[in-house]
Amino acid sequence: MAAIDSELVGEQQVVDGLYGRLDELRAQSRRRLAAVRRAGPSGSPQNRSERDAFATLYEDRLAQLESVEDRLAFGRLDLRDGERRYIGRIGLTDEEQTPLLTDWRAPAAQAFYRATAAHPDGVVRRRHLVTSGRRVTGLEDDVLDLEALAEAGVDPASLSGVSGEGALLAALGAARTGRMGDIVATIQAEQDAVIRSPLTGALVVQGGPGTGKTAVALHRAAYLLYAHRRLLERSGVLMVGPSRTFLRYIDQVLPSLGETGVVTATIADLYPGVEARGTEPAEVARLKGSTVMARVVGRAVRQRQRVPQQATRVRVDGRTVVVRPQDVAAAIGRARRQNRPHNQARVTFVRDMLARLAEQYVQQLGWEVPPEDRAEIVEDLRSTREIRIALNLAWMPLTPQRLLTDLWTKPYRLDAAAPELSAHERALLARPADAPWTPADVPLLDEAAELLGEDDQAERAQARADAERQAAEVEYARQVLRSTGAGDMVSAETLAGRFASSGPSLTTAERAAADRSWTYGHVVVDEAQELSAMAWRALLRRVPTRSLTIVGDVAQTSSPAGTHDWAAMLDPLLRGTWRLAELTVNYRTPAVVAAAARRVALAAGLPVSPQTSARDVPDALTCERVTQDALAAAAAAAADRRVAEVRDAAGAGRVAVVAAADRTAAIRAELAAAGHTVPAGDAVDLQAPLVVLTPTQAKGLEFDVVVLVEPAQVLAASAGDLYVAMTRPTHALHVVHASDLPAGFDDPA
Ligand SMILES: Nc1ncnc2c1ncn2[C@@H]1O[C@H](COP(=O)(O)OP(=O)(O)OP(=O)(O)O)[C@@H](O)[C@H]1O
Repeated sequence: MAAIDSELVGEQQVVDGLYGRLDELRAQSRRRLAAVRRAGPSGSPQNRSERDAFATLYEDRLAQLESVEDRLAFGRLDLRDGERRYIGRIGLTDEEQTPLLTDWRAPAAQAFYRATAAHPDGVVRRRHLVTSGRRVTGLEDDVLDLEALAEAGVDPASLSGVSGEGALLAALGAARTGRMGDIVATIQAEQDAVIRSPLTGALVVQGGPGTGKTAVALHRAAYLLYAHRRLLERSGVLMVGPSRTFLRYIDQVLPSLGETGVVTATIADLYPGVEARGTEPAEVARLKGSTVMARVVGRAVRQRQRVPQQATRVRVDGRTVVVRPQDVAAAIGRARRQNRPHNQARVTFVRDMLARLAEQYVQQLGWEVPPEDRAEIVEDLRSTREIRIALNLAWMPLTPQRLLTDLWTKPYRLDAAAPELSAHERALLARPADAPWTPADVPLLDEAAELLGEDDQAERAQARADAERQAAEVEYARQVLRSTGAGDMVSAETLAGRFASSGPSLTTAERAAADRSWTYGHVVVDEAQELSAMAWRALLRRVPTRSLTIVGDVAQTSSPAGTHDWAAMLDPLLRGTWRLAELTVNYRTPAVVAAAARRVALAAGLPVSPQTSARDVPDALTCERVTQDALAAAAAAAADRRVAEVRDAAGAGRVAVVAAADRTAAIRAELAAAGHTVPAGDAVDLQAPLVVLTPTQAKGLEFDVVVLVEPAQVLAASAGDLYVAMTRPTHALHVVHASDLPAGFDDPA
């Protein structure tokens, strides 16, 4: 006992030292920031932008140092050669650059997650430090090499616990707060292998509910940013999630790992400037998500390049020029052979046609026309209204929005563009001109944007000028870094990026999010089973290197355009270049609930992944049968009781009622009558102790207790939805039902 106490005291001293160093670094950044700010707004524009850049740099560094307060250090490795290595959220060194704390992502920390007694990897003992605030409250040791430990003269009485299980179980059993937390102190070996998998290529991570796919995806993003900082800081990392609510749920994880530069988005947000807030029936979304739409959009574009049936005669300055079908056909042919997007190829088409018309005009003059006069004639023809109309009819400049609106609102256009769809399917796609865009429209807009392109001549000239200026600025930033010694904090390119913007300085993330054609260095997709084939096409355009982390569970698919089979979806897109990893341990759901969910999913024919549960909780599954009329009231009453049960003194503890969409209003009304404030609409407040959700809204989230209403009805809409709903709780699933429970619910044993 005494030995353990003295170990605790020893660790407390180390931890105090680490926090002391952290405080020093914070104070240093604050002083530098204050000094830069004191310099005031005077000076040349160059001086000003340099000051702004440094201010942003110190602000970022300070924010990073502030964000790692909680569990700064959480582990220690005792190595065979006698070295003791502390593992933490970030790396720290003292003033002489001697390492004090090793970043969890560094190669030197890997053994903390991977070493086992069978493969100790030079580790004699692994120690988990349990902390509360800055106080060390507990220790747990894994002895990996008993002999070496004895040789090193370690007193066995100083060993506490037998493995790291306590830290993991404490993390798993903690009340939920409505925000996802990091798992950096307890990453398990199979998860670590995924997190540190190489950057290149597409990695698909399949795993049942609660196996840590989201956690692993986020930690992998942080790891890749650490291991490939120079590359990824400039090109950016995109994280795609299923809903804005989900993105809010995870938005504190990366900052707590010291990373703020990741762009997060849903597929519906991918097209800058379009807010896809409309809804539509599942079968319409399914149709819009299928690959046939790529052909339809492609054809729709080509059909806006059209040879007129008749010639158009136009009078210009007393002469007549004729827009002849055969000339248009020839000009279209030449422009198409360039294989450029529609709006860019149109420039060629128009130039060609104007040259032909100018030739007709010159012929009628009957004298030699010098080249500069010919150019003037071309400009005259270009600005003649009838000619503009005739050329537009043959080759219309188009925006993606215009093209798609025409397809959805003009049946003759859709009929022509989509002969492979049935009349019923084409009717499904029709909508009024003022209907809002839906999430399934976004990949189609993106497809159209790709085929249409922009008339980008001015933009390209600007880009050339920008590139030259950027090169000069990077050189300047290098000089600045050399003279200030800040090179360990930032690369010259990043600093130059900050110097360059004269307005409010934009980070890579902000620039990337605003630019449709931005290509990212890496893309992480969560709940990837929900993406349609068209959504994948849009996403892959943003990552030409195909460096992707794709996580999901093909048994949890609820989108009708999503997939139940990775190979079927990804082979055509990634041509067999993707690799698969599986996660097999469920860290969320109590074993008895997980087993029931699994039986129901199997009975419904879902491709369920095998998994074991990390823990069980007594009385985790309750089923309550009531009459149809009493469903809403019974669900509300159960939720009311459960909220009181799970709420802890610190305000943690979350309950969700999950029910089909047509029931949520009645349940909310019952809860309101019982005095709960339950916001309606799509804006789910994850901070609230009690929320009412549809299964789709619950996707990816977790709660202490889930009250599931009428599972048979949820199943009838989608088996994947029921599987999702049943696997959200960390403590208990309380089922309220009037109809019979779906097959597999009751344990046959
Ligand atoms: N190694 C770990 N240590 C502590 N907690 C963990 C660990 N792995 C996973 N968890 C916890 O388990 C829960 C489930 O993780 P996560 O949400 O990432 O699972 P998932 O596979 O994405 O689930 P789903 O498919 O159901 O959305 C989270 O609370 C997460 O923090």
